Amino acid sequence: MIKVEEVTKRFEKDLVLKELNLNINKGSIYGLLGSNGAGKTTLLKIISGIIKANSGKVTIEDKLIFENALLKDKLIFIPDTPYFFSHYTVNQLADFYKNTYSSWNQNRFQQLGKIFKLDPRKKVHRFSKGMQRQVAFWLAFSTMPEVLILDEPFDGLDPVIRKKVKGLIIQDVAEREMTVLISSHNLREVEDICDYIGILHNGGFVLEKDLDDLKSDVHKIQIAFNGDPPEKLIESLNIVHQEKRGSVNIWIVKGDYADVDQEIRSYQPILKDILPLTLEEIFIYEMEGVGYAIENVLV
Ligand SMILES: Nc1ncnc2c1ncn2[C@@H]1O[C@H](COP(=O)(O)OP(=O)(O)OP(=O)(O)O)[C@@H](O)[C@H]1O
Repeated sequence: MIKVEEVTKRFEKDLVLKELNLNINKGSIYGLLGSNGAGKTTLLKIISGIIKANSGKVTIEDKLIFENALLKDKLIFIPDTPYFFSHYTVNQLADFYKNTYSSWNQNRFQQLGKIFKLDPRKKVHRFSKGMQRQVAFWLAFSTMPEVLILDEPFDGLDPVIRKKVKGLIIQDVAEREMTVLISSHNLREVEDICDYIGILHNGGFVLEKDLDDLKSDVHKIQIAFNGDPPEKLIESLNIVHQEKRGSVNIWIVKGDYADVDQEIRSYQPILKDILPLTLEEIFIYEMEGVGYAIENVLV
């Protein structure tokens, strides 16, 4: 559905994206993670056709996005600071969107009014930051987009509204196969709704994987032996991070759960716990692996 091929972007001398490739399937929710300055917003703007790559191409359903009004009619990008004609009321903005997006759905706009519970006669600049973000979602969902691109979407939303917005995203993905790309530092929210994850660092992907595969391929192991852990066991496992707390060793191990479990059992530890990792933990050790040190954050 969305295809990024060999995209390179420079700002003057700074190389921000380096021959980047990315595929996002129709009807999926893709979570774009990465360190500050990794190039996430730049990538979202290129995919939305707002800025142009220096080289490479971005297509949506095999059509180039840049300066393609027909494609942009089906795509909504909500930036980290939503942009409005702030002296417009929500109703006036709705009229503007109605005239701009061919798939505008007035009935949905009215239905969503019951969910967001904001006065549509009020000027946008009179709303709080979080309420303005709600307006952005209200208008975006009313255009029935085929592609929804979100930069830090949950910033400033209270937990109740977050849950509602996530529910609306999931509903549109399930019912209309909307495709969603989300850039966020809020890993718990991303973990909740995304089915695919990409971690961007210094303009390139450190990791890109189906979230379920990612989680089933990496484990946090708490393990203790009478004395030091056997060297042979350490050598046989793919340990990507290790630390010691008292007599308990904490290892982050990559590999198939059953294989790892069997290998460990054969050395008869006095304590063994194999736990799945949260996305936050996966993110931290992957970033550590590329030299982005965050120490002692695994709890
Ligand atoms: N218009 C611009 N002109 C010059 N440099 C820019 C411009 N926009 C972004 N950059 C630079 O490109 C790099 C990537 O910025 P970008 O905003 O894409 O990162 P990000 O991953 O979204 O970061 P964050 O997580 O902090 O929001 C940064 O070094 C930034 O300074």
